[in-house]
Formats: sequence, C-alpha cells, structure tokens
Amino acid sequence: MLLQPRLLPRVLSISSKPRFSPFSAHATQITIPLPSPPILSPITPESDLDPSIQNPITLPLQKLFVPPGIELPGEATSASAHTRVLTGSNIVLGPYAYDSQVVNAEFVKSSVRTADCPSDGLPEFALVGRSNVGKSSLLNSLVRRKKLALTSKKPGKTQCINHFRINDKWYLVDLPGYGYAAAPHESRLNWEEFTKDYFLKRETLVSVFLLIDASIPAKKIDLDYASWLGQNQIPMTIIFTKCDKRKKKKNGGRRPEENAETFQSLISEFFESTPPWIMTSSITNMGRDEILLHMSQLRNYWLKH
Ligand SMILES: Nc1nc2c(ncn2[C@@H]2O[C@H](COP(=O)(O)OP(=O)(O)OP(=O)(O)O)[C@@H](O)[C@H]2O)c(=O)[nH]1
Ligand SMILES: [Mg+2]
Repeated sequence: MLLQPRLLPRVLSISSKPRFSPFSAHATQITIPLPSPPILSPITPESDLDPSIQNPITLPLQKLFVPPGIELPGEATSASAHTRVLTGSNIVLGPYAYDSQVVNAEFVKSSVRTADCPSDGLPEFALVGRSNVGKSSLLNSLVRRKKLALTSKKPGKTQCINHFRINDKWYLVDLPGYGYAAAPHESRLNWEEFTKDYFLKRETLVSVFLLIDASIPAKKIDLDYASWLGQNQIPMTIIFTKCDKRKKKKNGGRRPEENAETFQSLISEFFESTPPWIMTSSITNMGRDEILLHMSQLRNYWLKH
C-alpha cells in the first residue's frame, strides 16, 4: 500500500503537515523531561485543575507517554517531582495543555466519503472502536450533553462519519463501529474501505482515539485494529471504556484494570514506544477532563507546527 506522504516518518522530511506520532519518538529509551519549574506554568489556565493530575508518578518511566512539546534533556533518566501525569492514564502533561474546556458543541454533518468531510482545516480527533464499545456515549460525556450523538444498546447505531464542531475551533468525529457480527458481509467490507481511507487521507486528523471495552477480555479484532493503526503510523490514543463495570472475581470476571493491562501488553509489540492510554466511563464521567486535556495538548501542538 502506498502511504500518504504526510504519514511517512518525519526523517524523510517530505511531510506537508506532520502529525505528532506516538510511535516514533523516544522509542527505546523514554527519558522523562525535567522542566523546571512545573510543566504547567505559565501558559496553562487549567493548572489548578487538579483532580485530573496525579503526582507523584506511579508508573514505570518507560510506560509513560511523553507528549509533544517537551524537550528531552539528553540522558536524563528519572522523573522529577514536577512531572505531572493525568489520573488513570500514562500521559505526562506538557506545556501545550491549555484551552481544554468545551464551551459549545454542535453537530455539523454526516459524510460517507472522506472527500465529503468538512474542508475548513480545523483539527480533529476521531473516535473508533467496536460496535457498542461506547464511542457516541463518550462523545456525549466529553461535551456534557446527553443526546448530541445518538447512542443505542443495539450495535450498529452510528453509520457515517459524523463531525461535531467544538468551540468553533476543532472537531470530534464519531465513526461507525467495526466488528458488528450481524452486519451484512458487504457492509462490513464497506466499513473497512471508508474508515481506513479516512484515516489515511484526512489531513486534519490529529489523532485517532481507539476505544477498547475494559469490562471484557481483549478481542482479536481490537488487537488487529491497533496493529493496523501502528503499521500505518497513525497517531493513536487508547481509551478504555466501561471502567465502571466491575465483574465479581468469584465469577471469573477480571477487573477493568486487569483487562487494560493485558491489552497493553498484547499490543506492545506493534509499537516502538508505549501509546497513550486513559481509563474512562461515560456513566461516571471518569477520564473526561483527562481526555480533554490530552486532546488540548495534541491539538495545540499540531496547530503550532
Ligand atoms: N456501563 C457502561 N455502559 C456504557 C458506557 N459507555 C457506553 N455504554 C453503553 O453501551 C451501549 C453502546 O453505547 P454507544 O455509545 O451507542 O456505542 P457505540 O460505540 O457508539 O456503538 P455503535 O454506534 O453501534 O458503533 C449503550 O447501551 C451505552 O449506554 C460506559 O462507560 N459504561
Ligand atoms: Mg455510535
């Protein structure tokens, strides 16, 4: 397959608007930046935002995701007290994390082809995942609206590429789910065609958010999907959904944290460095502020580079 120039690694330097890639940077040795004073000053209005930020760090350094815009000071090997990690995630908060609040959100259009998507050049994030994993519910949780995106207990509710404009500045994109067993063979193939075309061609796609149901064990189709995104160097964040669902241990159920950990270790071979991940629930709104802060730092970096 021919890769679009913008998706090739930056070292080839033919990319028109290079996306930040979580797969290329700091591959084998993650060294944590040691900016001082604290990373959040002075450009971060949300710096007092607190519950979203955890300190001190509880994850091994090599499992953290270091966002764009942080200078790595050579051989530094340890995190400082100033390194801030978003709660329930492996994401270090950097200097581009600002302007994360959603003030207004509106549905703009449904498209069935990449070419039909909005052409105003605003940056966007796409929510993708198995049917019923909770993409539309997460979108509603992020914008604090109950029914902006339509949800359903029945898989297959979302059928098009749906653009929602946030604060007139950026888009959240709700996509149809994959892996819906009851869907006709032909429509499953179409799904592959049009969403993969969207991922490969959409110039303004800052990052894909791959939703994984943490209330159940890893599914092959999700692993395949993560692998495809990795191979195609499409920036990706893993959103573990339904973390409010806790199966009883005595029934053989595993906790969301355990399922998430297994999923991460299964996909680790697809990526040079650990992709960012966040634990969420659209019922309790766990992870909502964290996702918005993470999106803001990816988006603000993208806009300035
Ligand atoms: N317990 C729990 N249920 C959730 C959560 N998120 C979504 N659900 C439920 O899961 C079902 C599917 O949610 P949707 O948001 O429609 O899923 P989707 O991924 O958009 O589905 P498709 O559009 O069919 O691909 C609904 O019954 C939701 O109420 C969550 O965080 N926790
Ligand atoms: Mg949906």
